Amino acid sequence: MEKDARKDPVPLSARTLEASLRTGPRAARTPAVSLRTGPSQPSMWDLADDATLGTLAGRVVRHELSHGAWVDHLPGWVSGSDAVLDVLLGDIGWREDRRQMYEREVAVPRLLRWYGGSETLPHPLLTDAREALNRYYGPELGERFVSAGMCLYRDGRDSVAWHGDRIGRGRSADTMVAIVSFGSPRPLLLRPAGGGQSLRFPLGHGDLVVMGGSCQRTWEHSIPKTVKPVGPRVSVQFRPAGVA
Ligand SMILES: O=C(O)CCC(=O)C(=O)O
Ligand SMILES: [Fe+2]
Repeated sequence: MEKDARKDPVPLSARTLEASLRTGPRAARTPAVSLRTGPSQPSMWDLADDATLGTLAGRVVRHELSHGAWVDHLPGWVSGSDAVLDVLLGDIGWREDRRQMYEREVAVPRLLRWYGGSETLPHPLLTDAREALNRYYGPELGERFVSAGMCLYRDGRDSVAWHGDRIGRGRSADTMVAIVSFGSPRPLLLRPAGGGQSLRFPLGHGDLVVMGGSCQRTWEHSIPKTVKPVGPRVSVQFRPAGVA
């Protein structure tokens, strides 16, 4: 998977990020998005920030897959997601990873930002989301979600290839990866490891999906590229310590 071949990530300034979202070769298919480039100023937008979480109990639907893998899905878990997306599309330290592909070093087609457990998340709703996930899944998971890995898919050309999250304990033990999606809808595809018929979970603005059981070992997931004119999407992935 892409993560195995990571080079040192290249930090992006707000100006570069804005340019990569609004101008350059991607512009033809990328709707303009507004980016906060300076320090946060209180604004009407902030006053209107009423992002809230719905309840999980009784609303999350579990899909049992083969080999002890499962996927939980709750569309519309977050309401008022625009305020969260606005922050996530700002200058939060997005980086471009590079990886070796045969003779060439190429940019990984999405931007990344990793928050360890001790770093404050960029929007309080995300801290609340991790807490709510810990309350709901704690008894089954037996540990806490700690890190928040974030991916920014700038447009339909950004993607992630088939992989399992198998760096660390996901390689050998059951675990969970909880994803909250913001921005343009993109489908998360899942297929049995090594190939097979794929399942499709549409991930829209404010939706929750949780991959659990043996999912990272016995199944693979991907976000395919699309030629449809889609805007940016940010995926926030909560994982326990030692899972990546
Ligand atoms: O974009 C997503 O929701 C999935 C990202 C993913 O699978 C990963 O970063 O490991
Ligand atoms: Fe993944």
